[in-house]
Parts: sequence; structure tokens; C-alpha cells
Amino acid sequence: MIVARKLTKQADDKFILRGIDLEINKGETVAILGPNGAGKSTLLKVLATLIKPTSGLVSIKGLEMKKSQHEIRKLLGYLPHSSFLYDHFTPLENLVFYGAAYGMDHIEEKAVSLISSVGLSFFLNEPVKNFSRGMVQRVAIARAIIHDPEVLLLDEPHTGLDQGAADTLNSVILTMKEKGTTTLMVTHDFKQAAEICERAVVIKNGKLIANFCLNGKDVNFLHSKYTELVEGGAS
Ligand SMILES: Nc1ncnc2c1ncn2[C@@H]1O[C@H](COP(=O)(O)OP(=O)(O)OP(=O)(O)O)[C@@H](O)[C@H]1O
Repeated sequence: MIVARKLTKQADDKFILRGIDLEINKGETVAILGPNGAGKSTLLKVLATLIKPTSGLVSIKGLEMKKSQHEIRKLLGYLPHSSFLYDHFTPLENLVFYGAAYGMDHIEEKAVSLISSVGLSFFLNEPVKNFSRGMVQRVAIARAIIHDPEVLLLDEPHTGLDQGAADTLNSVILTMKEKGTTTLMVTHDFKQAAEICERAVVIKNGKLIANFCLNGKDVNFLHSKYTELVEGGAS
């Protein structure tokens, strides 16, 4: 579903990504782990078509990024650090706005149903600027999936969430997975990664240094594997 080959990204004289090879199968939920500054968010931005790689190839669902950026964007739901929401709009107005941008039909109906699935029905018509971080993130999740994307790219989605909002996010990801959605999630939260991801990749100094299965593994396995890989000197 997602293929990256020899991907590099250079900014000024610094190599942020240094030859990433990655393959993600349809329907997989994969965690991207790594130390601060390793290049995780940069990789996600390249896959989200927000920044161009310096060299290398990316294809999503068989579409090559260089030739089919517009078609690829329709397949993607991207949740960055910032919410991409309009503060003075309500959740309903935000979702209707984004749904219209994707040319969707029955947008309002879909928006109301999504806002309910992230537990915010009561706040449907309240401006987002009055919301807590957890509430904003719930709306941001709904915004990222309003067009039923086939691929979800999530950048530290659990950061700052209370347990309720984290559980809602996980259940949204798992419901999307049942429909065949492929999810790539940058995270520092090993508990959430162990809970919902079946595979993890580790990025260090712009290189992919490990790729392993998480099925049936718990958070302790992930902690010790990560420590061995990252602090044990793999590069
Ligand atoms: N546009 C840019 N110009 C120059 N350097 C950049 C640019 N974007 C990112 N970097 C640098 O590239 C490196 C990787 O950044 P990136 O945000 O991808 O790391 P990360 O693994 O997501 O880190 P974190 O876990 O802290 O969010 C960092 O050293 C960052 O300062």
C-alpha cells in the first residue's frame, strides 16, 4: 500500500532522512518510533505530500508520488501536531468545511455522525476555541477521517490526551482498520503502540534501523526492544 525506496531529505546541508526503505501493507497499523530529531515527522510529511523528498521514490496504492500527488492526497487522512481546525468555527462547521473541500456528498450527516463517534455531540455548535486539548484532538481526528481515507498518517496523536480521548482515538483507528484502512503512527507512547499496532519501525539519525512485529507483544517487550536498539548503539 505504501512503498518508500531510498528516500532522502536534505535541508540546507543537513540530511534529515538518509535512505529510508519502507513497505506497509494494506490494512496494517504500524508505529514509527525513534528518538527526538530522528526524522519521524519529516518522513510522515513526505508521505503526506507536504514536503518533497530530495531523492528516492514514494508510491501509495500503486500511484507514484511525483506523478500523482493530487490523486494520492484524496487517499490520505493526515493528523499533524497542530489540529488544522478553524478556531472560531464549531466542530460541525469545521467538518462541513473540510468535507466540502473533498467534494463529499451528505457532508452534514457524516459530520454529525463522526462528531458523535468521538463523543462530542453535546458540543456540536460550540466554537472550537473554547475546547480543551483533548476535545480539540477529538475534533481533529474526525476532521482527518471525514473523507474515509484509505491511509491514515498520525503524528503523535495521543500526546496530551486524557484516557477517555486516547480510548476514543484507539477505537476510531481500530474501526477504520476493520474497513481496511492502513495506519502509520509516529509515537513516543509505547503503551498505545503496543495496544493498537501490529508492527513497529524504528528511525534513528534519519535511517530505518529496525522493523519488527508487535502482534501478541506487550508494552514491556516494546520498551526493552527499543532500549536495546536505540540505546544499544544500532545505527
Ligand atoms: N525544514 C527544516 N529545515 C531544517 N531542519 C529541519 C527542518 N525540519 C526538520 N528539521 C530537522 O530535522 C531533524 C528531524 O526532525 P523531525 O521533526 O522529523 O524529527 P522527529 O523524529 O519527528 O522528532 P520529535 O520526536 O522530536 O518530533 C531535526 O533535527 C529537525 O530540527
